[in-house]
This record gives sequence, structure tokens and C-alpha cells, in this order.
Amino acid sequence: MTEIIIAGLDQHSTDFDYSMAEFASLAEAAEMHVLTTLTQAADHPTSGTYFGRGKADELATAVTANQAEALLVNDQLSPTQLRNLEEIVKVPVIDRTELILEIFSRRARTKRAKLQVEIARLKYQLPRLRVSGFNKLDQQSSGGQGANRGAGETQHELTKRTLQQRINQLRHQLQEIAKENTTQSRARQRSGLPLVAFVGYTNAGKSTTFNGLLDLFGEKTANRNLVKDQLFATLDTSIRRLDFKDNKSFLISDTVGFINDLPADLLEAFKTTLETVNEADLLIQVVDLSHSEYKKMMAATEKTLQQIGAGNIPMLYAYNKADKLHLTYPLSEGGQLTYSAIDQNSLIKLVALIKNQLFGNYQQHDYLIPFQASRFLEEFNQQANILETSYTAAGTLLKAEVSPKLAQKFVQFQQ
Ligand SMILES: Nc1nc2c(ncn2[C@@H]2O[C@H](COP(=O)(O)OP(=O)(O)OP(=O)(O)O)[C@@H](O)[C@H]2O)c(=O)[nH]1
Ligand SMILES: [Mg+2]
Repeated sequence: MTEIIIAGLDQHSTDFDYSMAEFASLAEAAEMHVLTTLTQAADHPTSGTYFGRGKADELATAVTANQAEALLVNDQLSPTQLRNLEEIVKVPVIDRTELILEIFSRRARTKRAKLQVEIARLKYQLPRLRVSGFNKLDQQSSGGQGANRGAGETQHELTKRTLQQRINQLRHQLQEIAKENTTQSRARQRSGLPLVAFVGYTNAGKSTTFNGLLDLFGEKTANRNLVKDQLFATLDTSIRRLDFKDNKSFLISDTVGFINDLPADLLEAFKTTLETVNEADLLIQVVDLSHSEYKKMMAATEKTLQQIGAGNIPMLYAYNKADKLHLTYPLSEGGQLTYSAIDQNSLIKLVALIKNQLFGNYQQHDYLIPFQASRFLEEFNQQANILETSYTAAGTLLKAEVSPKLAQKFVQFQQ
């Protein structure tokens, strides 16, 4: 545990207290212990030191008095501000962007996530060319088990040119992985199944919902996604298929959560992970209704969806963690569901809502498939929801629910 102090500039925004509380959670997510919090009210940052000179000295005193190992500042600072502030407080200074990058770096498990985080980290360093606060911390505690930050070289040895070369190299590797993903995505499109993506603020309960649905309707042996009460537990995308007896199957995907002011480089680097969101037919925005700031979290989620170009995909609102609020649940009203991801009835209701949204335009028809056309029966069996079957001398009689596309295709057999 690294002992730290957090500090923030209160620029008269209504979000300030919430933003500081979230910043403390982010620090905890990077295994840091917050000793104390200092704030300053001001209209704007001071150009040289971010905080005013008086506050900077106060921070230095607090660092000494509390024996803090680092100072974390809840904003993105300029390289000059970081350097000047470090000279005053005499411990490494870490800004919000660097902290989020560090958490992502610690959480990254798959090759793709690791590459994406590394690219974002290098892009953050490119205009700064400074030793990161985390690196300094590692050096101080010699042999600290921080995340992998480059193969053996200290970062101040890296020139702009070598940094850029590394970025290009990593991007190339990422493209190779993206090609495989494109093949997977084509296979998915060929399967013709609709894709439903869970999106939402970090810690809202996306993975809990995803796993819950798999336990109820999915294959029994599939790997479940990590669920944890920590920010950014999930960093990659998983896709699974849910099968139902009525043939109204669909795919679900779980992916990385969003946060206020997600660093732009990180969003850019995570494009391939977020591609599934763009390809989705339906988004389920999972919201932690038990969190007092859930509305701001929804606004941040929607802003991010716009940024990645997924702003126009139809969306259902899923207000989660109702069990913590002593509300009646599950309760659904016009495209919204109040539910709990750890409650079976809630999950059954969620599936009903999804199906209604995806398959609401299905039509019910009677068909007569002549025996000489019985090769089409297989297609019916796989794609339609067959309600009744009987056999006559002329062929097979079916009552079935079909998609508009299938209805058109088999219009000649319609009774
Ligand atoms: N009481 C209660 N807790 C829940 C519910 N759903 C999720 N949680 C808890 O909320 C925390 C976060 O859940 P996750 O499913 O990991 O959240 P996530 O949205 O996938 O988070 P990231 O992967 O970090 O973006 C965990 O501690 C869960 O156990 C719920 O319906 N009720
Ligand atoms: Mg998750």
C-alpha cells in the first residue's frame, strides 16, 4: 500500500465533491491508501504550479507531516505544473490521467488490452517526456511490484523518436489482433444473431448481469467474467450466445466500463475493444441506482457513447442494485427496468424486455410447405418460432412466428 495525499481544485463545479470521492476510489483501485484530502477553491488553475503558491506550500507541509509517499492531483496537469509541484512537495506527483492509465495497466490481462494500455501510456508520455510518478515510486521502493512499464528501460531514456517508433510497432501488433477480431465479427454477422451490448459506468454491475444471464440461459461451462467491487474490473470484451427454445437467440457482450473524463488517449486506444458496442443492435445501459450520483454517471456514459459513434443505437435503461434500495423489483416501464443483477426474476424479466425489443416486429403466419419443398423445413426449424405442426396430404402445415425477413422469403408458402 502506498500512502498518499489527494488534492483537488474546486472550480465551483457542482460535481466537485463527487469527483473527489471518485478520485479517492480510483486511488484505492491502484492499491493506494488516502491519508488526507486537501482542496483549494479557485476560478482556474495557476499556470506554473496548478495550485496557488500558498496552497502548494501547505501541501508540502501536509506531505511531511503525514509522511506521504506521493501526491495525487484530480485533474490533468501540464508537464511544467507537474515538475514545479514536485519540486515544492518533494514527492512524486501523479495526475488523474496517469492514475487511470496505471489502473488499466494493472488490470490488463489479454494481449489486446495490454497493447492498448501501453499505446495510451506512451501517447500520454510523448509530449511530456517525463519520468512518470509511478516510476519514481517504484524506484524509491526499489523492487516495488508495479505494473510492467516498458522492457527494462527507464522512461526518461526514451527519446521522442523511440517513443513514436514503439507506438507504431505496438499499433501494428494491435492491427494484427484486430484482423482476427474482424474474422470473428464476420462469423457473428453470418450467424445472423442480434447482438446486445451491456454498457455503463464502471462498477454498475454489467459483468454481474452478464454472468447472471449465462447462468440462467447460457452454456453451463463457459468462463464467467470477473465481478469485483472495484473500478475497471473488466477491461476486454467477451461475447456469448444465449439460446432459447423459441429460436429467438441472441448474443450478449460485456466490456470495459466508462468513467467521467476518461483520458482521450485511452478511449482512442480502446477502439478495437469498443467495436462490439458499435456493432450492437441494442445497448443495455446498466446503471447503479443505489449510487447517489447515478445521473451524472449516466451522462458520462452517454457522452462516451457519442464519442465512440454509438450514440444512435437503440438503448434500454437497466437500473440495477434495487435490492440495496428496498424498492419493488423487477419493475419495467417503457424501455426501463428497475432490477437486481443477483435476482433470478429480474434476469428473466430483462430477457423478456430484450426479446420484445429485438423480436417485437416478428409476425405470426400459417404456412403450408409442400413435400417437394421440404428442404425449407430445416430453415424454418432453425430460424422461426414454430408454434404448431401438422401433416396433411399436401405437405407440412406450420403456425410460426417469423422475422420480417423470413416472412418475405417464404411468402409463397403463406396460407
Ligand atoms: N447488492 C448488489 N450488488 C451488486 C449488484 N450488481 C452488482 N453488484 C456488485 O457491484 C460490484 C460491481 O459489479 P460488476 O459486475 O463487477 O460491475 P461492472 O459494471 O462489470 O464493473 P467494471 O467491470 O469495473 O466496469 C460488485 O461488487 C458486485 O457484486 C446488485 O444487483 N445488487
Ligand atoms: Mg465488469
